[in-house]
Amino acid sequence: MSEVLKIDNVGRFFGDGDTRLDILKGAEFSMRKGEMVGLVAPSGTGKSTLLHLAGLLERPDTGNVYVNGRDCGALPDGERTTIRRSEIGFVYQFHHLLPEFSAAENVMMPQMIAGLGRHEARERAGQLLDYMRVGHRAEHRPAELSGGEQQRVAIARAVANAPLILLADEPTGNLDPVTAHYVFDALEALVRQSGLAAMIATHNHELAARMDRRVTLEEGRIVEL
Ligand SMILES: Nc1ncnc2c1ncn2[C@@H]1O[C@H](COP(=O)(O)OP(=O)(O)OP(=O)(O)O)[C@@H](O)[C@H]1O
Repeated sequence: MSEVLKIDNVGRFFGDGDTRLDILKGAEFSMRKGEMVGLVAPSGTGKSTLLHLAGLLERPDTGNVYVNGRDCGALPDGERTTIRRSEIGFVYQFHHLLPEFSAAENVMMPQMIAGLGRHEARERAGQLLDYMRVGHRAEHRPAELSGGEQQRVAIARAVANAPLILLADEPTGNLDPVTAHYVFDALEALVRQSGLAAMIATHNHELAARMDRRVTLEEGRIVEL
């Protein structure tokens, strides 16, 4: 299995002087294709910060982030954006779907931005929505969907461009326990079937137990549980 994400001696701090907060200090982590890793750590320890660094949304203050073997630290913003769009999918606690577009259009959008034609994008959107068992809602707008359905559409959108890495920040945090399990089942099946590598921040220990590995954050370091 090949390494798709590597966090190498990464440091990230906010503020300076007396108010400086060292959120990550010499953090080390790597993830291989097909791996599902649970990120379980108390609030405020840096889970979102780590996901933003891994997803090339922020740059570390020290150290390097490698995506599929490529050192992304030295790259200009434009190249980082290209890698992010093609190799990385994000799912957030709140779905962030575009309200004025249908579920299908939300899943088509990233594909069309990547250059795919409307017809192909619609076909893949249909397949992904079917796979997430929300195909019957393809023409509905987000506001017409339940929370669990919205989150399944958001997951379909995150993987629309067949990324290597899926980063999820509390993807089921906003759902009741039964719906959370249902959404997680679909997410897990998708990860297993596609060979994606997924890092999923969650406070739900039961869901974390179903992943291949669990890590936490301790004093700015990433520690295996
Ligand atoms: N841009 C910023 N400027 C200053 N401080 C920040 C910034 N971003 C994050 N922090 C601080 O860094 C710490 C880690 O934040 P982060 O959002 O990564 O935590 P988290 O583990 O995801 O928390 P939660 O589970 O509550 O979402 C917090 O103390 C936060 O206030």
